Amino acid sequence: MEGSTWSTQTTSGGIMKLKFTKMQGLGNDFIVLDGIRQSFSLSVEVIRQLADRHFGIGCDQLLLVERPTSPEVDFRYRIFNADGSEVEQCGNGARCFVRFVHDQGLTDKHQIRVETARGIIVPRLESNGLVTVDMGAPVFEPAAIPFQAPTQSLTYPLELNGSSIEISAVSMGNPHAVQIIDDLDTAPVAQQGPLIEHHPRFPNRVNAGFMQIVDRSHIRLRVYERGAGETLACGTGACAAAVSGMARGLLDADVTVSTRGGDLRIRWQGEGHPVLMTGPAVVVFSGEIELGA
Ligand SMILES: N[C@H](CCC[C@H](N)C(=O)O)C(=O)O
Repeated sequence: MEGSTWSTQTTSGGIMKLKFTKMQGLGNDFIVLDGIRQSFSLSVEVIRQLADRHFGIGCDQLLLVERPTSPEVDFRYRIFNADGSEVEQCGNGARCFVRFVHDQGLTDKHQIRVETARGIIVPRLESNGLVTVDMGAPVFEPAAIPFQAPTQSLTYPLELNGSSIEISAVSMGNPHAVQIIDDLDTAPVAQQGPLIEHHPRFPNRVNAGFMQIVDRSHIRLRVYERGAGETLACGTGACAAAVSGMARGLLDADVTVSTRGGDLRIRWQGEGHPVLMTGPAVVVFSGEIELGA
């Protein structure tokens, strides 16, 4: 694992003990690990074992809390999908991150600056118990997503199994391909999701969003996530879907995104402005797990 190297904290029998907190944001669920006050070694295999819903704790993503690498930020935030892949951003996880570090006494701030693989985000605990995150500005430049396209466009044809679908491509730090669907309940998420995730025009793979526009301030969304499959909610996916609809003139600047796990509020003032995402962050339970070293 590049970046932090942790000494392995094992008992005499080579067993690694790991304290964790299980959290969820609209049913998108996480194992949160304090990498500041405990030291441990992680590998792709260990992450997959922890994420396994039968042999491990179970999660869509594993979130790591680390010391910041510069004085301008409060924490470093690393994210791993259930398949063990490290990724750039996780929106539902960002809300859980700030709840965790505050509840654990790692900070007494209600608003923190958090460094991720793709820039700084700013989560804030609201007085109403929800969390708002400044997710930074979306990126539509194909090369930065990355997405192979001759020029930048609001939409692109994407060849899929002999037919063609229309997508928007946008990065929230992580890559998203969003298509508009007439009826989300019959959307071919299971069939198309894996094909889009592994499409060769997305060299780093991609999260596949399926968006139904209810009206100019309300969409319904399902996301087949890169490295995790369909989740009950995807925070960066909600940001990506909303801003792609706003950029196309189909949505207003303040949108409710209804996911299978519940609602998010997404606000965006347009090009160059950050996306604001508001939603819940819930602790499910805490525990300790013993892993063979
Ligand atoms: N599967 C995503 C990471 C988690 C994003 C999602 N859980 C969120 O809330 O944004 C990816 O590979 O880019």
